[in-house]
Amino acid sequence: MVEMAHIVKRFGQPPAAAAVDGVSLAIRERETYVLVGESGSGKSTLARILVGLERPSEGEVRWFPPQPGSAFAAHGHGKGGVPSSPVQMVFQNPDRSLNPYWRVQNIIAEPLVLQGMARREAYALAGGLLEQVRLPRGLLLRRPSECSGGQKQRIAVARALALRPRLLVADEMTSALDPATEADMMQLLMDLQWDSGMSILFITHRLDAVHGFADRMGVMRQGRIVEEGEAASLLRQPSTAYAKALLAACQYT
Ligand SMILES: Nc1ncnc2c1ncn2[C@@H]1O[C@H](COP(=O)(O)OP(=O)(O)OP(=O)(O)O)[C@@H](O)[C@H]1O
Repeated sequence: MVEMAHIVKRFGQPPAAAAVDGVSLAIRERETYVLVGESGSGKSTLARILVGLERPSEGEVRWFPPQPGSAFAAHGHGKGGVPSSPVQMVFQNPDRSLNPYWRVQNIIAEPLVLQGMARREAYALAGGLLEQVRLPRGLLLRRPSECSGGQKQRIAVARALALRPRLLVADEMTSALDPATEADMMQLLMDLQWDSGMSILFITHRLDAVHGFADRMGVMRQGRIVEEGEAASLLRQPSTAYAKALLAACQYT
């Protein structure tokens, strides 16, 4: 569905080390791809290139079928005239990604309004989106500070779902949650994927949370994918010392 071909990203002039150093990665329809690697290995930079927030120094992102304009541009109006976008991202820290002055209703409706939908119509859809992420409509009039960390991340997911993306990119979105809330969130993502057929790119520095969740995995180190494969076998039998060490670190924390 989307393919990243030979992506390089340098933030300084050469010989500065590349944050992403020649990565090729494809994400298929309906699959959950987990990208794992230590802090600074280039995961977020790669994700930002995929969603169009950052331009690669080299290489390209190809969508099948091709998307007109940038990845973030709406690419059409689907059933019922609801605007859509091929890819949406959920970030680690909802306190930075959700406007603290807005009510949940405005936050969820905003992407629809930005794509030209009437505010009243967008608000009417916000309640249904909250229910999709298993939150009560009663939260619509609250502000983020009146919600728990897990609820805020669900609100961020509801906002991302508003444009019915084909791909949801989740960058460390469960890393600040306690283990039980994290497990609930991952179950929710699996349910949403089942219902909508979207693909998920899930980025994490921890391997322990991804058992039973990932279809395929890539292990990133110093800007490169050093190992990639079907998740179950990679977790059972990692072939690089680096992946083994990541796995071992998780088993003792
Ligand atoms: N805007 C930027 N300007 C300069 N350097 C950057 C910028 N963004 C990222 N980098 C550098 O690129 C490298 C990769 O960073 P990136 O955030 O992609 O890693 P990561 O694997 O996502 O780490 P983390 O898990 O800590 O978020 C790091 O060395 C980082 O300092």
